[in-house]
Amino acid sequence: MTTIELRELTKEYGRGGKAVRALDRLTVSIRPGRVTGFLGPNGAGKSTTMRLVLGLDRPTSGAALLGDRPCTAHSEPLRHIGALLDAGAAHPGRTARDHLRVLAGSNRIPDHRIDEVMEETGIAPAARRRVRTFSLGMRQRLGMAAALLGDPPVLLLDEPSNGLDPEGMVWLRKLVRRLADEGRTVLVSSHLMGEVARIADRVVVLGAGRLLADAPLADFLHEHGEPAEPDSLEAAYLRLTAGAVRYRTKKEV
Ligand SMILES: Nc1ncnc2c1ncn2[C@@H]1O[C@H](COP(=O)(O)OP(=O)(O)OP(=O)(O)O)[C@@H](O)[C@H]1O
Repeated sequence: MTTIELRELTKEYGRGGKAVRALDRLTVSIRPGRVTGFLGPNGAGKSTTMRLVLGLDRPTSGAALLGDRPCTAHSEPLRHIGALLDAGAAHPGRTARDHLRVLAGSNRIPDHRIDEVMEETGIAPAARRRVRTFSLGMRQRLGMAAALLGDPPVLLLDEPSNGLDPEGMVWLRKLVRRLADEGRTVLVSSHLMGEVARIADRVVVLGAGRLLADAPLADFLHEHGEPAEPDSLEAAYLRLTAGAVRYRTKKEV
């Protein structure tokens, strides 16, 4: 199975005085066989990290590797990494099945996988409907289906519970657990601390592009938790990130 290796990963957007350093020498390994919760305030750099791992963007310096190679070195990337980044990513005029068929075709994934992932994500009854008619939760499920299509050893899930109903949340928790138990590397970004506390074995926390913590969940709670709320991931997280929040109202300060 495959480890995600981030080495001194740095990303700047823009140039000169207006450059934004979204990631600042981020070094961390995300290992197989566990669910890693990827946390950080708005603008901390979580999505940027995922985009760099996927090769959708180039780092300013440093490296993001799958095992020992960048994602872009793989000719059929969906067999190596699956990602749920943006629920709006599917073409609205395509049917769900056609969306998956196009992805499968370009990665030499056999057609039977299309039916399997539609069953697994619960969207089989909507296979022939156009994506534009999908609710947000259905789009999320379709995004998960696309991520699972190539049976990849690595999964990057950006806010996967967005729009899911309570039944969907339970389904997602079980799915994420199973994927990790099968030995896959599962990185899940979320602002829902209650959900992360339920599914994550480990947490990686970013603040303003820098690594603030990388620890098993229990150790993180032990080290950063509030004495009055020792089991609260939210309390521990807020305490750790208080100095790294870039966007807040004056009243929140
Ligand atoms: N294409 C871009 N051009 C310019 N700046 C960008 C671009 N993408 C991201 N940024 C900036 O990089 C920083 C990190 O953004 P990123 O989206 O990675 O954060 P995030 O942790 O995913 O935030 P959120 O929790 O709000 O999704 C932010 O300051 C953001 O404004």
